Amino acid sequence: MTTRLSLADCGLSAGKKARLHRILHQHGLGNGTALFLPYDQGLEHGPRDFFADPLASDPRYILKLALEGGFNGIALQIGLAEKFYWDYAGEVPLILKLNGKTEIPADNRALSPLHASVEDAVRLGADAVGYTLYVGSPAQDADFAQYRVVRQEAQRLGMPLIVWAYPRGEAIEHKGGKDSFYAVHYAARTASELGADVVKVNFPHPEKHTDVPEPYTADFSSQQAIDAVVQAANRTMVLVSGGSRAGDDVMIAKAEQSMSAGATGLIFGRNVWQRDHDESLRFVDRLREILAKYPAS
Ligand SMILES: O=C(CO)COP(=O)(O)O
Repeated sequence: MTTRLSLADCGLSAGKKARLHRILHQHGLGNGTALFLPYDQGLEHGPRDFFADPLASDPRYILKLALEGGFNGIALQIGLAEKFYWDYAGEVPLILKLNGKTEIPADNRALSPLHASVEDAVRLGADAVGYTLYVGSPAQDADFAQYRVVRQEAQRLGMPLIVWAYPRGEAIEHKGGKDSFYAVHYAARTASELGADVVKVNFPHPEKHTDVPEPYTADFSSQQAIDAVVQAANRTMVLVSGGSRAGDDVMIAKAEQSMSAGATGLIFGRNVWQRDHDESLRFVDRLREILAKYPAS
């Protein structure tokens, strides 16, 4: 088992450290791990994600769920944060997503435009900001340039920066796809190279290795792949994303392997709220049991 990064390991400014301390040690289990509830799917995929449980289309329901489930934070886009966060301000930490896009255009030039600022995050009382970086997209140059401004502003204002590091684009499709070990490993390293404080990755799939560069063609287990992804992020904390709804046993195994690899936490959305309220909380309890086994110092 790998040791988890503690805040002292991450080279953070005082402001960033104070805010991450609030998230990791004053909310959730308070043991330095994190369970986040992401709620930007209404923009990224559209309202189709709420057919499974129509209650989940109401941001008030999701904020209440975040509080009841003892989450370390909730990720919201600016519109919902402005209108709904007020009732929960201070009770559930806010991660303000600064960019985002709909799924409607073909994503062969994926770039997620900015529509909120780090100053908006400060005004709303957020404890972190989120930025989606499309690693490998043909629009990567413009993305990196846009990201640089966010990183500098986050640095200036002492705001932790969480990078949603998503491999995208045709070149990635020809290298095992967006959740191949090659792509996820590279994305984690890219976020770390570009100064993310925390990186959110998809769980890597080593079995997807068609056309990937040489070392990735070998047989790796999923545990070896997630171990390598966490190591690639070095002093950047890692969060592992949930993805579309899957069976509970698959999700629990993913959570266990991620935490055992040294990830700081989990950011699971649809697998939490695409089901009935009590069932959601029961599933969250199982995730919390896993996090409890892997405290950070
Ligand atoms: O972080 C996420 C979306 O922003 C992950 O959400 P899902 O768990 O629904 O894939």
